[in-house]
Amino acid sequence: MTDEFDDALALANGPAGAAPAAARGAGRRGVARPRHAPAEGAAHVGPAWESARATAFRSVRPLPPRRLPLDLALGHTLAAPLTALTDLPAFDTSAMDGWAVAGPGPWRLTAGEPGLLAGAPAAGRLTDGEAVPIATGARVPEGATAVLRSERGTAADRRLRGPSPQPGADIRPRGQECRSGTELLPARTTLTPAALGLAAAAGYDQLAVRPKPRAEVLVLGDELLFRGLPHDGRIRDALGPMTGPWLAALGAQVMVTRRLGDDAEALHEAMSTSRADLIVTTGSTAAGPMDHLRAVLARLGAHLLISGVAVRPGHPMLLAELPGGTPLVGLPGNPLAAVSGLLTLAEPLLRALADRPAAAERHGRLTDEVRGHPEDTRLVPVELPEPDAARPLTYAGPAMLRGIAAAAALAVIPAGGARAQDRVRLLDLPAA
Ligand SMILES: Nc1nc2c(c(=O)[nH]1)N[C@H]1C(S)=C(S)[C@@H](COP(=O)(O)OP(=O)(O)OC[C@H]3O[C@@H](n4cnc5c(N)ncnc54)[C@H](O)[C@@H]3O)O[C@H]1N2
Ligand code: MOO
Repeated sequence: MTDEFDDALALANGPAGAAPAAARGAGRRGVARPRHAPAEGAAHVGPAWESARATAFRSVRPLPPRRLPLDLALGHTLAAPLTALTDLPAFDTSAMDGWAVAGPGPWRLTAGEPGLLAGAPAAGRLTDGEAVPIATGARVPEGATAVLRSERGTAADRRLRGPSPQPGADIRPRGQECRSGTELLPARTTLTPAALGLAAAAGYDQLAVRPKPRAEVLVLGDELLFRGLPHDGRIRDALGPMTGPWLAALGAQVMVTRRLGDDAEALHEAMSTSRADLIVTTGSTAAGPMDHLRAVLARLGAHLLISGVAVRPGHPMLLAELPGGTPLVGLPGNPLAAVSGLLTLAEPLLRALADRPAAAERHGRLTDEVRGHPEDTRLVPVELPEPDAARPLTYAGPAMLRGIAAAAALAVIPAGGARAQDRVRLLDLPAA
C-alpha cells in the first residue's frame, strides 16, 4: 500500500467529477485483516478508527493522585469530589453598602461611618429600631432584619430615615450557596480558573488531582534539519515544533523533545531509560529502509497493541506498551498523518491517564461532498464558516500542513465518503 491513494483522496475534496484518476480507479484492498496485526510493517491495516481510539483509552489506568497547591492545579483533573469545607457564605453577609437595620424604620444609629466593614469580626447585637452603617461583604450583626441600601436612606443626627426594607432584603444568608459537606464538583472535573476560585472560597489550600501525564517526544529521521532552508534532499522538522504543543493542549506535561535521527541504538537507549508516562515518536512507523521503530520495539520486548489503524491519513500509526508498562504512540512521519495519530491514539490515552471524561461529540454539516476511502475512515481538515457548517480545506494531503494550519477542526468522513449537507463528526483542534 502506498500513500498514492491518500494523496489522490486529499486532492479530491471538490465535486465528484474532479477526482484524480488514482482515486477513481482505486480498487478494494484485502479485507478481514487481523484486528491487531503483527509488527511486520505498515502494509497491515489494523482496527477501525473508533475501535483504535477505544483500545488506546483502555490501554492505561489513571495515574495515582497527588496533592497540588491551588496555583499549580489549573487544567488538572479532580481525583475526588470537591466537597465544601465551610458554609458559603460562611456568615450572614451584607449584599449592599448601606445600613443594617432591625425592624421597621425610622432607626436610631448605634455607630457613625464607616460602621461595619468587610473582614471585621462580629459586631454587637442590634435591637428593634436600631441601625448601623454596613459595607458590602461585612458580617450582618445579630438582630438585624434587613439591609437598607445607602441610596435609599438618609442619616442625620444619629437618625436614619428611609423605606422599611422587606425582612431579609440584601442579606446573603449563611449557607445560601452551600453547606459544609455539600459536593460542589464531582471527581473527574477538569480544573478551570472558576473551579479554582470555588475551591479557594470553599476552604481548600491544596487539591487531590491526577497529575498531568509526562510526555517525551522522540523525533526520528536523518533527513531533518532544525534551522534554515531545505537543501540537498533534507527538509525542516515540522513535527518537533508541532507535537509538543499539541500534546500540551491535550493535557500532557511535555518533558522534552529529543532529535534522534535514524539511530536505532539511540532510540533503544531513549526508550529503555525514559521516565515519561507516555513516549511519542514521529516517523519510522512504516517499513522503509531506515524505519527502525518496529525493530527496536521488538528488541525491547514491547507489546504491540495497535499496529496500523484503518484511517487516512495516518494508517501506519502504532501503539505499544514497553516492558515497564509505559505506553508508546508511534506517529507516522507525514505531517497530517502525525496529527491523525495524535487525535486517534494520543488523545484518548492522555484522557485515560488523567481520568478525564470525553468531551461531548460535536457535529457539523458539510458544505461540499468529500470523497471517502472505500474501507477506512478519513480525517479531513475543515474550516467552520458558521457554527454548524464545515467546509473542507484544500492542501490536505498527508504530507501537507497548509490545510491543517488553517483548520478549526477535522471532519470524520466515514468509509465511502459523505455528501454535501451530510452531518459529520468534528474533532476540535487546539487553539493555542
Ligand atoms: N511501501 C510503503 N510505503 C509507505 C507506506 C506504505 O503503506 N507502504 N505508507 C506511507 C504512509 S501512508 C506514511 S504516513 C508514511 C509513514 O512513514 P514513517 O512513519 O515511516 O515516516 P518516515 O518514513 O520517516 O517519513 C515519511 C515522510 O514524512 C517525512 N517526515 C518524517 N519526519 C518528519 C518531520 N519531523 N517533519 C517533517 N517531515 C517529516 C519524511 O521526510 C517522509 O517524507 O510512509 C509511507 N510509505
Ligand atoms: O498517507 Mo499516510 O496515510 O500519510 O498515513
